[in-house]
Amino acid sequence: MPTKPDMRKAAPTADSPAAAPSGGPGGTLDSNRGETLVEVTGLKVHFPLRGGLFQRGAAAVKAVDGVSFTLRKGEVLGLVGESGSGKTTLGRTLLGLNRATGGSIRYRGRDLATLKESQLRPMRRRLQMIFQDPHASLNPTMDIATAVGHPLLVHRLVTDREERRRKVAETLERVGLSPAELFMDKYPSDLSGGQKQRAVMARAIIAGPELLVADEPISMLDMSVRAKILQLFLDLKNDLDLTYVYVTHDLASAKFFCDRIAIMYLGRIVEIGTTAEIFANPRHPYTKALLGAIPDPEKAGVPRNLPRGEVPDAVLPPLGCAFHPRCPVAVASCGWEARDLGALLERHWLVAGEDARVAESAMFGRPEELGVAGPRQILLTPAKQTTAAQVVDLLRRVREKTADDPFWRGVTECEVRGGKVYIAFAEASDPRLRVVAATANTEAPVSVACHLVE
Ligand SMILES: Nc1ncnc2c1ncn2[C@@H]1O[C@H](COP(=O)(O)OP(=O)(O)OP(=O)(O)O)[C@@H](O)[C@H]1O
Repeated sequence: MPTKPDMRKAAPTADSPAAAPSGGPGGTLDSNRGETLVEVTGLKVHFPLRGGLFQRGAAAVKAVDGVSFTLRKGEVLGLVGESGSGKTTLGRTLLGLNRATGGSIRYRGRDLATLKESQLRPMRRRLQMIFQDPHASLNPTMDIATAVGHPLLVHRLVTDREERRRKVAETLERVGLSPAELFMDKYPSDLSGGQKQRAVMARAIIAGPELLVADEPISMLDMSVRAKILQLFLDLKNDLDLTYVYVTHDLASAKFFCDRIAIMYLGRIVEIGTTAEIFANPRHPYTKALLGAIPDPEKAGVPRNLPRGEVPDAVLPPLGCAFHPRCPVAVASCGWEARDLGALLERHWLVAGEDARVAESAMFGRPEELGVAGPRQILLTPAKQTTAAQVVDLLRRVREKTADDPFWRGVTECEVRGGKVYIAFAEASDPRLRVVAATANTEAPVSVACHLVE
């Protein structure tokens, strides 16, 4: 986000008498206090893995894994997180574009998670999605008037071509493609990226939606038009009484656009609260890491505070808190397990060098034992020419060199037992999202899933 969007509020119009006073940047959080549009409870979306090179039985990608939140009418809720955190899948599932594996999505008294496609179809007019790539969203062989007017035909909202063209023209004007006559007969390839996204927005609003999920809607646009498109979204929200879910990995744009932000990690919400609270007082270590990684144009070249490592595999998420392997402040109960020891040794060998890696890794008779997930006690097999005491001694030396690594907080025992290396880990628990008591905004309290936040 190069510039802060102009946050002028659109004037109230005949069809939106309640254009609202300021709440967050979206401007409506306070004005719609208590009015719930969507209630999501325990939502899961798992994609089964079938066959392939590595047979994994009944394994599944846990793209969304037990998510609960309330979406208030008129608000902009941001879903923020790194790639693979489940933002897109959650956004799509809210609109019935992905099927839920479990949980519920209450919208206007119905559970979208259980409706059949035929029951969802008439509701789609009210539930729209804006995708990242406006070019791919528009059929290159369809002129703009036909593309934008298509939902009117699908939902039988007009009786003749003239009425359709008139509505399309009105809508194009509304999204800033003005004069509309200049754009009606053009094709997507005639339009700039920003104009294409305006046309996509026109198609999304023409049938009178209530909820829009916008998935990275500005990330493929030129920097110069991003703020203008977000401002258009806000103006339309106020004019048409819309509610948005904004999917992004870009906290800077979320800061300007969203009333509330949900920080997602590996299929779960780890923190949710008003945009002001999330930025002023981030509580979850992952939120802090993401905020620390926002590029500062004034400090080019200064290394960003990114969490170490990558987002783990959503097929077999880490035990306990899924963020613990990357967390700089993790504690004993965060879920340490054998594969964390494997990762620690890899980090140690990166520093110690190739000779140390070759010599020390050869001391483990079954390296696969360092990749195991789950058990609280493990037995490691020493290699043939190595004794268990030598491996324990190696681990003691590694521990001295990596004493600050949170991993060691989770190791309660490391000793020789029956010719093997016995390691016990602290009891693990999975931190659940819970309300943090002391926040200024009692209407939209902050909730955090972290053992360190009581
Ligand atoms: N149709 C699918 N089949 C199998 N796995 C999927 C499918 N869609 C998404 N996934 C997986 O689900 C997880 C979450 O993906 P998702 O796209 O929702 O994350 P995201 O946070 O939106 O990431 P990005 O920012 O890269 O879009 C990923 O591991 C992804 O590979």
